[in-house]
Amino acid sequence: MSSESFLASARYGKDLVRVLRVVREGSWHHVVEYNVKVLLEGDIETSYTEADNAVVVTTDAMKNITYYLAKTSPHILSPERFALHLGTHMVSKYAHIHKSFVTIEKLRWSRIPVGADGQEAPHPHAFIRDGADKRVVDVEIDASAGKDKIIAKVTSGIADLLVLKSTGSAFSGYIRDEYTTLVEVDDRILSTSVDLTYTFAPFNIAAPTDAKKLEFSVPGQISPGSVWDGEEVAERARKATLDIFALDESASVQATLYNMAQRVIAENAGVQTVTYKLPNKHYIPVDMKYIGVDNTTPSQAEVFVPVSAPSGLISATISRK
Ligand SMILES: O=c1[nH]c(=O)c2[nH]c(=O)[nH]c2[nH]1
Repeated sequence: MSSESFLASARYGKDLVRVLRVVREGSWHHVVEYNVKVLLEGDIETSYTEADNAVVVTTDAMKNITYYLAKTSPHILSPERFALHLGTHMVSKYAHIHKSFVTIEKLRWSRIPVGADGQEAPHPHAFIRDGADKRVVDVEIDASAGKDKIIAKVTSGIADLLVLKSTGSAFSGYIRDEYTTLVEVDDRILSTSVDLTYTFAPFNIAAPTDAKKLEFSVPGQISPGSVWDGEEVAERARKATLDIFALDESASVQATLYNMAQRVIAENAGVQTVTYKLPNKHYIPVDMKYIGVDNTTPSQAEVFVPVSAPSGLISATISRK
């Protein structure tokens, strides 16, 4: 064996645990569909360096725990609180596990509006996938200072929110040099697939007091109705993103991104930082000059080629002062 190398870090677990949970309130049902990832860190080095499986909580068990808590946790309908429950359960159940990392993607299932036009009401148990965007929650549970001194970090956000506007976007005034071929425009198509994450301040959290009873105290910061309420923050952040995208007279993706992030910070007291990653998905007007047709003057551009690659990629993190 080489003495030139050492195990610098190790983390393992289960990815893509897919689960749909139904919660019945009489005939009024709630459904959530999650893709769950659970990763663990702790005194697990020897499983790598000495082939010692005695320290290994199987990834199969992690999957089973995910399903068990999906059945028993009172927090299942909130991805933030369910991730906190799962993560704290892992570090309190296993003495040698000091950190857990839970990522949950929540897929959209909205109630189908039924009834006569203008008098639709949400159906009690029929749902529609009304968007490909996902709510994404990342929870980091750190019990390395002790099982009674657990610190939680929560990051939430949105992925794959695809939007396009056919005007209200310009791009000019940029560096012009020997490499610049881009033509300045006062009107263009703007399209992006929004990747948004926002962080909450770290907080202390109590582990489930008895793993069998699955008791778990929801910290005030993320409980329903508080300024930290994950569901409400997510809805406001999605609305702010869509509003600003539609309404902003965009001077660039950078400037529009900044406007979006400022609004998310302003509307959500619990949010500390906001990060957007915005691909600039290009649509190029087809040049029809060869046949005597103007399709390239911005006001005349009507036929565009969607360009799948390359795209721009504009990102930034905006922090609360
Ligand atoms: O909004 C934009 N920002 C850029 O940095 C950029 N660069 C580019 O070629 N087009 C655009 N558009």
